Amino acid sequence: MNADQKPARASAAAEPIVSLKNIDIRYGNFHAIKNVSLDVYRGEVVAMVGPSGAGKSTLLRAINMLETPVSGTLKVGNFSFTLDHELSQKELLLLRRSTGMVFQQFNLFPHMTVEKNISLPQMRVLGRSKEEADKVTARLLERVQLADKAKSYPARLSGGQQQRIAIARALALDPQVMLFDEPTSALDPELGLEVLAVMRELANDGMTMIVVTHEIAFAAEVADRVIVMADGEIIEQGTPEEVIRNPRLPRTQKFFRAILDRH
Ligand SMILES: Nc1ncnc2c1ncn2[C@@H]1O[C@H](COP(=O)(O)OP(=O)(O)OP(=O)(O)O)[C@@H](O)[C@H]1O
Repeated sequence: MNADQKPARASAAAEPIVSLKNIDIRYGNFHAIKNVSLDVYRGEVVAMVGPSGAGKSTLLRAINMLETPVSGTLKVGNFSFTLDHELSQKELLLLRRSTGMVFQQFNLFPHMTVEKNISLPQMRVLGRSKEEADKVTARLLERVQLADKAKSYPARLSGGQQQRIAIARALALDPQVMLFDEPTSALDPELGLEVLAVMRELANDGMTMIVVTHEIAFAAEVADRVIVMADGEIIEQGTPEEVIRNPRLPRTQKFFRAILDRH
């Protein structure tokens, strides 16, 4: 990617837009996330990689409280929560409005047209009129190059198209940060490329993005920072150059070598 296409990365002195402090998640006796802290800055693209079961999805889902951390503090945009109490519905709504989530399985509403899938949440969550919402939807469908599918139902679309609609739906709520949980894992490689192209464009437009991915090429080309997780902890992080090309820890070296050997 052409480095000068991307807005300058926020300096370390700037306020993080997402800040996790001492996040701890347990499932019974199993310690899934161990006291993890992470700051993400406006316009930054962070790729989270690591072996299966490392806790990547769990940590990502903690950012919008789809997973409930046992303890820690969480800040997204202007909202800051100390997780020593159950969040109220109002707090959860504020948090979820600030984060756009894209899942591995696209989770579109099957009984609604593409247009309605994107417009309805805007009307329900943001209180936009149908006219306003449809205008935003039309703009976003252009952006993901699916304007001709507005009246189609999800089942008539390819997986790659459905995932691009899911991205448009998340963007429609004007999130401060986009969270992607292995967005191409359920897709054939060529359909995955369509989705990665849309994500690359979003990154170039300056969207703050946290992406759990097995697509090391995407992490290498698009991410500003690569985070390696293992056993519920961040074990190494840095630029793609540092982490992917010159990993410090033997464990990280082994992880990337295994991936490179597969290709
Ligand atoms: N609801 C749950 N109940 C019990 N254990 C869970 C639950 N959710 C996740 N885990 C466990 O927490 C660990 C981390 O899971 P997670 O899905 O975050 O890993 P991951 O790094 O995203 O893996 P993958 O790359 O395979 O998706 C795993 O051992 C998983 O089995």
